Amino acid sequence: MLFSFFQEHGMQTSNNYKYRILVVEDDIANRQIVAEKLQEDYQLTLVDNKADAMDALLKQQFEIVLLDIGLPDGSGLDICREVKANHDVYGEINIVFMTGRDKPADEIEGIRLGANDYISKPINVSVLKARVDLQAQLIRKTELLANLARIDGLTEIPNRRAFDDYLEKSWSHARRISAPISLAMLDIDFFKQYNDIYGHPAGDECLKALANCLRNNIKRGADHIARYGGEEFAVILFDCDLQQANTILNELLADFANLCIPHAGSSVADFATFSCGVCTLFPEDQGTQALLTATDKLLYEAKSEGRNRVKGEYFHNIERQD
Ligand SMILES: Nc1nc2c(ncn2[C@@H]2O[C@H](COP(=O)(O)OP(=O)(O)OP(=O)(O)O)[C@@H](O)[C@H]2O)c(=O)[nH]1
Repeated sequence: MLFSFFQEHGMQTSNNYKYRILVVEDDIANRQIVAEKLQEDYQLTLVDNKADAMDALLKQQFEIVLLDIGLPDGSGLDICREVKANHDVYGEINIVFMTGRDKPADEIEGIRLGANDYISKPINVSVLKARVDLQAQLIRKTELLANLARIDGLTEIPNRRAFDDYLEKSWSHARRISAPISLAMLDIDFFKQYNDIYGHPAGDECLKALANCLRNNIKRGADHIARYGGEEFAVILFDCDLQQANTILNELLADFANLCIPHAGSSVADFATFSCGVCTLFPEDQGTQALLTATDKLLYEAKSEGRNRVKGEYFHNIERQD
């Protein structure tokens, strides 16, 4: 289940994914034997100097760099220093030095700069392959843990931590291309009474049912769903105006109602329902917090106006009312 979720969201947890390796080596014979040994299991980019290596690192994403130290136009140590000091630019990259400098002091310097491994020349390609495979395994495990930290354990949809990240990224993207985003907050109605009547495990099942509805209804790659906390869920609809958002969320409301989950403690229906606030805006200088506050206000209004409904508004209209 979780693996299919990761795949749906483009996360690289699959064992079939071939990691991208940048090989920086000026000796043509070494480059060739490394390429021959690794090309079946990895996506390789080969360069023979520092300038091309820096260019490739800026333009493409790599998971591993195999790095010679003595390059015609500079030192591999400088490349390592630059990459490790600027994760935001280059991403998380595992660096393996493969070099003729085999004195302990050289190795210590490489490791201190943040290198993940250090292989001395002459290269034994089988040892090199085993060590690169080990790096790949470590990266896979780290990715799996990072992905798990972003998933809600009960519903197996993204959690609040993932949501905060999605919202910032969606906001910046929408701002760049002048597109609207709609943020929705959903909250199950009279959920305290539901737990009191049917018990906490049944409450958990009800939360899972709503999460499934969200998974089935919100499928566009640029949209995001999350369990925001407790019985509250959030949806980010990217490049989506208020009318479209209202349509999508009312369909979701109907789909959840169609599950007919009995709710004797609700005074608005015989079955479980939710209330939803949705706010649409073209991101400018307002900031994501203002959008969250406005959406929360709409959710509160949906509750106070009778629950089991979607209450939507453009952000600028809410600002005017305040
Ligand atoms: N079963 C279960 N219940 C939870 C979970 N997280 C939060 N809750 C419950 O959700 C309920 C939320 O209750 P309230 O905030 O009073 O809201 P409500 O009863 O839904 O009332 P309205 O929102 O006004 O319709 C609380 O009783 C929490 O215990 C969970 O993971 N599982």
